Amino acid sequence: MAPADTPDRDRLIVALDLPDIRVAEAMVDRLGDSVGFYKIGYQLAYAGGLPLARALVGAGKKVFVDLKLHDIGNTVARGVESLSHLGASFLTVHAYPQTMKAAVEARGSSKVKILAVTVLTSYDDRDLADAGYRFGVRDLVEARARQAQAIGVDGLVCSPEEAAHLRGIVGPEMDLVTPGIRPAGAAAGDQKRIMTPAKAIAAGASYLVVGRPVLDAPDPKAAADAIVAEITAARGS
Ligand SMILES: O=c1ccn([C@@H]2O[C@H](COP(=O)(O)O)[C@@H](O)[C@H]2O)c(=O)[nH]1
Repeated sequence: MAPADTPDRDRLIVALDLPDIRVAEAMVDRLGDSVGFYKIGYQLAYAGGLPLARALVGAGKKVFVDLKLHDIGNTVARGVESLSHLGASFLTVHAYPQTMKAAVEARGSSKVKILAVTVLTSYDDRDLADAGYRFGVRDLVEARARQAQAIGVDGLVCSPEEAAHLRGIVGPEMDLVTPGIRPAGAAAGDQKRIMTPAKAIAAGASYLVVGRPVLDAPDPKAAADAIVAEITAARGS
């Protein structure tokens, strides 16, 4: 669970889905004190962006390494060991039992929290059927959340649409980290299970992950400030 004294600013995680470190650093400079938590995913990590994780941690920011690991257990474990030296707060794996067990064991005493990605927020029931699953989104998210909790995973990545239901299942301890956040009027893009920041927090999300609605805004700092203001209003703080 996010500590109760987590500043609202640190409940917004801005996805640095940008082409290289230079562009990402410029965005971090532009966002300044408005943002305290950043996510590094495929685009930046595969463009040599992982060292930026250390730099951001050194500068007092929190970092979420979103590499969604999924491989044989030994490879996942070795990957988690390597990534745990970055100083990140969160690291993702896909919510498959072998993968989650390997990651939790390999994390050891490092401070990085392992988050299990339940069902990608760009998927709906039809996408799951196309991929060969016999469960719809709600049932698969629930089954994976139960498995993740039993294995000792620290938190879940889910859509805010599932947050209230999952809170009732996993209780208050696990972090619920929700992408699929769209301020009112923002384009959904490829996201299928979306909610506004205020509704996501009211539903029980611990952290909101936002990429394009901030990165593509004419004024990214103002967009981030508006999301944090929604978080504050929804939390009544
Ligand atoms: O289920 C998931 C898991 C991860 N993501 C990541 O979050 C951001 C969302 O970006 P937007 O531009 O706000 O859509 C992105 O980095 C995804 O890789 C997700 O969307 N859904």
